This record gives sequence, C-alpha cells and structure tokens, in this order.
Amino acid sequence: MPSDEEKGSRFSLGGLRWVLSYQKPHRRIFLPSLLALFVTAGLALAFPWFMKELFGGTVAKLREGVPAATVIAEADRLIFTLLGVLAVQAMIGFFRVQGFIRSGEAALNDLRRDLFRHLLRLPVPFFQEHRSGALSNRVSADLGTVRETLMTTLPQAARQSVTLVGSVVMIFVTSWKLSLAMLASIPFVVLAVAIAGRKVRGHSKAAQDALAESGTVIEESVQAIADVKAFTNEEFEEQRYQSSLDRFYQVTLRGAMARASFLAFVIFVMFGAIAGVTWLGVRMMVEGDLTEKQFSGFILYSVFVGASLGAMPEIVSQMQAMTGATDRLREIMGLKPERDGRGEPISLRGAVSFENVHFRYPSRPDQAVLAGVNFAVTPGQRIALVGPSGAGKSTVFSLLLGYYRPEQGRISFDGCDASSLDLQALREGIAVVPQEVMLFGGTILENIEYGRPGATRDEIVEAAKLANAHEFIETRPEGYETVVGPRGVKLSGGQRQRIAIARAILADPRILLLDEATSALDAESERLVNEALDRLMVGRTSLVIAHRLSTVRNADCILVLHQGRVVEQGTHEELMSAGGTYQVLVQTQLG
Ligand SMILES: Nc1ncnc2c1ncn2[C@@H]1O[C@H](COP(=O)(O)OP(=O)(O)OP(=O)(O)O)[C@@H](O)[C@H]1O
Repeated sequence: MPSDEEKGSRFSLGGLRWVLSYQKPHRRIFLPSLLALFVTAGLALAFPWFMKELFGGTVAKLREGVPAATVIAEADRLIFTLLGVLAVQAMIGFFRVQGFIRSGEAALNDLRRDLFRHLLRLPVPFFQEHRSGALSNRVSADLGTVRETLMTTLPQAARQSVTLVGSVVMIFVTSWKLSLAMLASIPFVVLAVAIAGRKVRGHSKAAQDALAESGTVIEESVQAIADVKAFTNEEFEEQRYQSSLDRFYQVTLRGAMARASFLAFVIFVMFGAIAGVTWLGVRMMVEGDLTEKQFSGFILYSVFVGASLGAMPEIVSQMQAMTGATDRLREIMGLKPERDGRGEPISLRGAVSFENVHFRYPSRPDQAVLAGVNFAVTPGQRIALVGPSGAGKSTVFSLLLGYYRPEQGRISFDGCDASSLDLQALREGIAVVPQEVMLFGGTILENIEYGRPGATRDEIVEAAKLANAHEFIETRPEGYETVVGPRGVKLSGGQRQRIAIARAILADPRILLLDEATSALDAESERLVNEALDRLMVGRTSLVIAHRLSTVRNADCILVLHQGRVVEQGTHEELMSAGGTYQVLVQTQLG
C-alpha cells in the first residue's frame, strides 16, 4: 500500500472516477441532486443582485428625485421577489441535501460491502503481512476520507465553482476596470497563501509526528508498568517523556514562526488589496465612471469571489487526501482473491496424503518449516500429530486447509492433487476445533449455527447434546439465547471447546482437524470434552495435534514431527518400544 506520506501530495481523477462509479446504481437520485446543486448555487448569486438593487438602487433613485413612495413600493417588490427566490432555493436545497445523503450513503455502503467481501476472499498470507489492527484502522480511515469527500467536498467544490465563475462574470459586467484591478492582485495573494500554507502544513505534520512519538513513550510505560515499577524506573521514564515533549515544543515553535508570518502577511496583503480596490472604486465613483449601485454590487460579488477562493485550498487538500485513500482501497480491491472458482468440485471421502511436502512461510523464506513430510491417512483413521514446539504441526493444518500451497511435493485428498480442487468445497469437507476457541458476539445458538449457517434449531440443539454442551447451556437463564463473545457472558475453556465441538458436529465434515488445548481442564470437564470428541470423531478422518497421553493412546497412528520432518510413526506401543523421540516426548511433554 502507498505510505501515509504519499497521501495528500497529489490528486488524480482515477480515484474520483472509481468513487463516482458507485453512484451509478443510484443515479436516479444522484443526478437530479447534482442538477439541484447547480441550480441552488446559481440562485445564490441572485442574493447579491437583489441586495445591490435594494441599497445602491434606492439611494440612486432618491438622488434622481423619484418620489419616496415609489422608491418604497419598488423596494417592497424587490423584497417579495427575493423572498420568493429564497423560498425556491430553500426548497430545492432541502431535496438536494436529502438526495445527496441518500445516494451518497447508499453508494458508500455498496463500496464498504464490496471491500469487505473482497477482503474476506484474500489469501491468508495477505493478513499475515498486514497487522490486523493496522489494516482495519487504515481501511476505516480511508473509507472515512472517501465519505467526507463524497458527502461534503464534492458538493462544496461544485457549488464554489459555480459561485466563483458566476461572481467573476458579475463583477466584470459591473465594472471591468475595477475587476481587472482586483484580479491583478489575486495571483500574488494566492501564490503567497499557497507557499505559506505548504510551510505551515509541513510544520504541523512534523509537530504531529513529534507528539505521536511522545505518545509512544506513555504507551510503552503503561504497557510495561510492572517492569517500570520493579526496576524503579519512574524517573527514567519521566525523563524520556520530558525530552520527547521538549522536541515537540521546539517543532511547534518553528511552526509558530511560519504560522505567525503567514497570518501577518495575509492581514497586510489581503486586506491591503481590498483597501486598494475600494480606493480605486471610490475614485471612479467620484469621477462618474461608476454608480453607487454598481459599486455596492461589485463589493457584494467580490465577497463571494473571496469566499469561494478561500474555500479552494481546503477542497484541493481534501481531494488529495481522497486520492491517497482511494489508491490504497483500489490496491486492496485489485489484489487477487485466493479462490478463482476454477477448481474441480469434490465430495471428500476422507483420505489424505502428504508426499514429500516442503514449505516455507512467505514472510520467512530462509526457514524451511516443512522439509519433506510424508504420510498417508485412510478414511476414518485417527491420527495424532506430536512433536516439540515449532516442529510444524500447525503448519500441516494450514496446508490442509489450503491457506498456503506447498513449495514442493504434493498434498492430496482421495488421490486428487489439492491444488486442482475447489477450495470452498474442500474447506466445506473439513472442520477445525482450534485450541483457543473464538466466539463471535451473539447468542450461543448463533455461535453453534456458525458450523452450518441455516441449520434448524432442532439440529443445533441435537448437536449441542452430542457435544455435551446442552446441559450447561440449559442452566443459563436465557438458555440458547445467552449472549456470549466479546461483550457477552464469559464461558469457561471447556465450555467453549464444547461449543466448538457442537459447531463441528453441525458442519458434519469428512475430515476433522483438532488442536487439543494445552491448558489443563478439570477432570469432569475433560471427561465431558473427551466424550464429545469421541462422538465427533466416529466415522471421520481425524488429525489431532495431541497434548494428552489419552489422545495418543487412542490414535490409530501417531506421527512424530521434528524439525519439519516425520521422524517416527506408528502406534503408541510400537513407538514406545522403539525408544526414540516419541518416548522422550511422552516423558517430558504429554501429560
Ligand atoms: N505465519 C508464519 N510466518 C512465519 N513463520 C511462521 C508462521 N507460523 C509459524 N511459523 C514458524 O514455523 C515453524 C513451525 O510452526 P508451527 O506453528 O507449525 O509449529 P507447531 O509444531 O504447531 O508448534 P506449537 O506446538 O508451538 O504450536 C515455527 O518455527 C514458527 O516460528
């Protein structure tokens, strides 16, 4: 992804076109709203015209000797017409704002949905490369920028452009001489504002970075507060914070210099230019080149020109920010999803084999995690994987699930090469009971249903019964409707495992991947979990990363992994009598 620094440095039309393409399905609301925007922006230009007629026009008429009653009647007529124009403008404005919000938010929801749908389908290595917190924060921030642009900046840009062009035309119509004088001063002001603005922005970014750095000191100290206290390093941390605050202060002082000069300059040059133009206008009036009405019209339209020019830097910088945001989002959308739908459909029977499988993680190409793994499992067999930490047991599971492809060798299901199979069908035939069960925010019922979305309540309850979960669920006052997960009721480790088992029972897979929990359960809980697992494993091929002696004893075959290779395989008795790595493992690790 492009870095943050690149954000805000340029503007391209590609991103805008991409965002606007999401407006297409909503064009029946969007286009009329856009039209309404131009109409209201145009109508807004009528306001200074009426004001000029009211002020300048009345004064001039009185001077020309028109009777007061006629002038007042004329003023009444003008006011009522103006009120009419304002009412029309307000009404169109009402529908425009509503229309923009309706079409804009609907388009944004489509974009959010597409992005999430695409993210879900990206290959696992993508998520390993990007820290999940950073990725979701980045995507949310970018979507926020796109929203801000679509809902505020774009309408603003359209409106200000109409105002600017319209007002410039009006001041030229009023007095081209005075307009030329005014416009001649604009390039200087704009150039100066642009240069000074860039300097100020540069300083404020440096200040933000310096402040963020001091924030890191707080974060680190708070996170490791126990260590800070144990080493009595409070003063050291205080010093560290103080010096980062000092750095921040120095940076802000430099920024203050730029900001103060900028402001002083703006006050002098901008208001000086206004004063100069007014002086010229007054002279022209005295010399009879300009009427009061024209002069007041000129001033009012000049205010509009100034206001829309003043809004431009903000619009431009927001457009640049949007370019950065859309570039990153489009880059994600451009990444290839893991499944391209070309694989052969399959209905698994449960045979699995690894033939000389070699594998390295893309993020650590120097480490051979699997270095020629061979094994074969027949349908319905129970296989236990054992081995020291880091031997590659979880990696075997990741490869079976198709998260990664082997670098060399072949993984097959029922004799078919895994790389030619349809990933979705393959994963549908496999269920995982992980070591740490993640529950989603929602009810117990929904959490079990996750195994097979659309299952009936009866099927879910039946699965919970087989998983020995029904009883504890029923003891809760809200039963299956108990809310669990991040903000709900906490469940014990054993209970969470039984929920995961119920999920797997509901999924009814041919192949089961089970990562046995290392943390000890109490005897009763372990009995309930084991009983549930036994029921789950009947008639299915199961591969278990085993941490308990009872599991390996019951396995049809034990694979001992060591440094990415299967170094021993056989039953518990066979391997014990062989007296190799397995025997050592049993004595040291398997409890
Ligand atoms: N996503 C990853 N990126 C890079 N290296 C990884 C990744 N996951 C695991 N590894 C490395 O691969 C090796 C095997 O890891 P794996 O998790 O398969 O071992 P394990 O046998 O399951 O260990 P444990 O019993 O401790 O869970 C380890 O050295 C680990 O550091």
